[in-house]
Amino acid sequence: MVRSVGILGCGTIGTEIARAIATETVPATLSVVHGQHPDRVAAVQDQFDTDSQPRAAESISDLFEADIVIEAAGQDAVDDVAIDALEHGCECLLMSVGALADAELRSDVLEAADAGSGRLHLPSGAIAGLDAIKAAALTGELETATLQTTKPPSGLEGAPYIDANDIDLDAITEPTVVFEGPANEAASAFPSNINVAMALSLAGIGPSETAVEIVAHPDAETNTHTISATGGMGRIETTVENVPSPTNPKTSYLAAISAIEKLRSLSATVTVGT
Ligand SMILES: NC(=O)C1=CN([C@@H]2O[C@H](COP(=O)(O)OP(=O)(O)OC[C@H]3O[C@@H](n4cnc5c(N)ncnc54)[C@H](OP(=O)(O)O)[C@@H]3O)[C@@H](O)[C@H]2O)C=CC1
Ligand SMILES: O=C([O-])CC(=O)C(=O)O
Repeated sequence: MVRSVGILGCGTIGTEIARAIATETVPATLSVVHGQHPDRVAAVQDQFDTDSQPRAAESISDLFEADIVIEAAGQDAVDDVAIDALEHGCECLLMSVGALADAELRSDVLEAADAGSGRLHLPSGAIAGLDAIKAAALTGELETATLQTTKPPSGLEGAPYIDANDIDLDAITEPTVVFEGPANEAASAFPSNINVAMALSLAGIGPSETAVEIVAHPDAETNTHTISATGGMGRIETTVENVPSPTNPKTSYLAAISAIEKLRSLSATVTVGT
């Protein structure tokens, strides 16, 4: 059955997901989109033939007519969409996983997923290795998990932690650790940069036990994420050197295609990997 999709956020990731639907990379229809700028909404609509263009939603609640609601708008939007979508029985795919660093919101969203007929999907996004992390965590084998993220200084611009600590990104001339701490602090300190830390936490040993280090590297051309984990299963280490998206260098291209693959897998009859 071809299912309908609603997208919240017509930026880099939302537009890429829409393109995957328009080009039939994913067997779904895009029925409705919601964005803040009419021109970005129109750019998403224009990827489709006139007779199959998604409707521009007037409010977030219009998205709940779709079978699957995708948030690609930012952490602030998660509270506005996730619980209501799940309570309407929609499947809900969140890109801004870091919003779940807020323990109360996390508990409410997980409760809504448990209580309703909808399911919650948190894709791997810009990191690799959550298949192994999940397997190790399930059996209680996983003991430590850390994420080291390296981005060009420009990829960290505007992060609340950078501004609050008066870190001058332009003055960085060598690789510099700008943040060290648990994933739940990292997610709100860098809301547009380190959502992946919350995905790692929720697959693994939890947000306060997952250690995060963020490095600003003046010569970096990629957004690099290294997961290191140890436990009774052995040692896991994965590194992804991500190509930044041309339209938003904070966001790695892999994040968008990870969501697209997750969307495809929702209607797949065969799945490969954990
Ligand atoms: N899990 C992962 O691996 C990753 C997750 N992310 C998360 O995904 C989010 C989206 O990434 P990306 O597409 O690159 O970001 P962009 O900034 O390119 O796009 C976000 C879009 O959402 C719009 N928007 C923001 N708030 C709302 C709202 N309340 N209602 C409707 N539209 C809204 C913005 O509009 P406007 O421009 O007008 O503000 C913008 O067009 C990021 O903010 C981040 O939280 C990002 C990268 C990796
Ligand atoms: O795209 C990336 O490299 C990771 C990212 O921005 C995030 O997790 O928010």
